[in-house]
Amino acid sequence: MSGIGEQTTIGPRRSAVSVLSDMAGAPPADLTRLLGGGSGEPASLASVRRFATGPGTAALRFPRPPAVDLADLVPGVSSVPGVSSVPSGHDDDEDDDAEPELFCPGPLRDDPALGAEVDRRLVEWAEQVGIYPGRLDKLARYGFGRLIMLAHPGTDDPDRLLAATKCVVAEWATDDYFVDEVELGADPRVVGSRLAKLHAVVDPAPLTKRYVRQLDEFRTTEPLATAFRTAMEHLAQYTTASQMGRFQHQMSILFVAWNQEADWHSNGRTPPVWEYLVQRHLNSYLPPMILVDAVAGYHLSAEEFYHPRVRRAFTMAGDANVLLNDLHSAAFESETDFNLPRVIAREDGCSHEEAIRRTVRIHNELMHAFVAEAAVLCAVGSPALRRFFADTWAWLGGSREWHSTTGRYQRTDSSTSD
Ligand SMILES: CC(C)=CCC/C(C)=C(\C)COP(=O)(O)OP(=O)(O)O
Repeated sequence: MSGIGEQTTIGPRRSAVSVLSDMAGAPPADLTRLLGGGSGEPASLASVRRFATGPGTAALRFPRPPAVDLADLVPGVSSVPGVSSVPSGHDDDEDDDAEPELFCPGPLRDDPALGAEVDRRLVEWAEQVGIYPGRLDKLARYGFGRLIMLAHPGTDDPDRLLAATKCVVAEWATDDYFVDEVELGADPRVVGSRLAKLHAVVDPAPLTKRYVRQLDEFRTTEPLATAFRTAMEHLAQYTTASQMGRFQHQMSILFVAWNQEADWHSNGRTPPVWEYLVQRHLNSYLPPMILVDAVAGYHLSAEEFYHPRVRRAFTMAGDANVLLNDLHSAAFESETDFNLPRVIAREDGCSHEEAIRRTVRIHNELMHAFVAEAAVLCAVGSPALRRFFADTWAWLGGSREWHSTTGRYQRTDSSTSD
């Protein structure tokens, strides 16, 4: 196992597929093992020092244990002496000759039968609400229930997993039918108005008497609206008000990102890399990841969840993991779709293979920064916060496994991901 920040140079350059499937250098799936100290002091303090070196965390220095309370951490600026709260700004071109390994764990739990049961119930629900019409076989092959089983090892209750799966599938279906897939009806010219109406379902709009009937009709006749409404009703059985509120907030952010993407399509514009990264930050894996505590059956307080340092760390994990999605799906997306390797190749004028390497490095920088920040925050936060970061890490590992096995990103004889 390579430690955080290590980059291994191995033989001839590998394809994206082999970089993604090579688990030899993967860190442990259990965050507490990764952060574990062993020198007699609290593990998290030892790990804070351990993770104070290496690419992505080079600016971290801990002259003494960070005897601080989470409440004392200044938003955006580290109050731990010598700790930068900003990623190191590692230059992509620095190690052009090094072959980067993907710094991401594997799954903490894989229970295929449980995943299959969630998928069975999911397809039943999808048929009832009317999403993926005529494509339920494909929906089953995508294995979104398996994704959620892999990503939430904290529970083996199929109903809890199903609630989260319905939400992620409502998101994916919106992405497919409203944003990405022209042959499924996506049209950038109407993305804004379609999403705005959907948003009025995700965060219910209380219209006045004269107009409420029309919104109600949309809520019950538009399959994506029905999907979100019923998914969130199910989710509400397992969330506190603040957990549901943060989910709705994250959905609003996702809707902003989808509008930005439609703007690029409408205007025939490929964004510069930094703008693409801003979009992928808004269009990250946070909507499903934000449920890790709710699905596992505990509650991270709003005070800790919304602390800017916690939000920043959690966000880096969600941003990194969606770049993993780009690495897997790039080969299955239409020529007009956007993904980080494609945007990098265009801006830097490099080969696709080099763009893959640069994408892996950006992914790794975010992951290293996440681990370094999680180590600090675990040392000063509550047990629930430590659990939340461990569950976030487990989510990343489950997601890695799903991406490399789902039918959505596997080429069969005659098909792509459609
Ligand atoms: C569907 C979902 C989990 C919403 C948040 C982020 C998101 C839209 C994705 C991860 C899907 O991204 P993308 O459109 O690149 O996915 P595909 O490659 O089309 O599966």
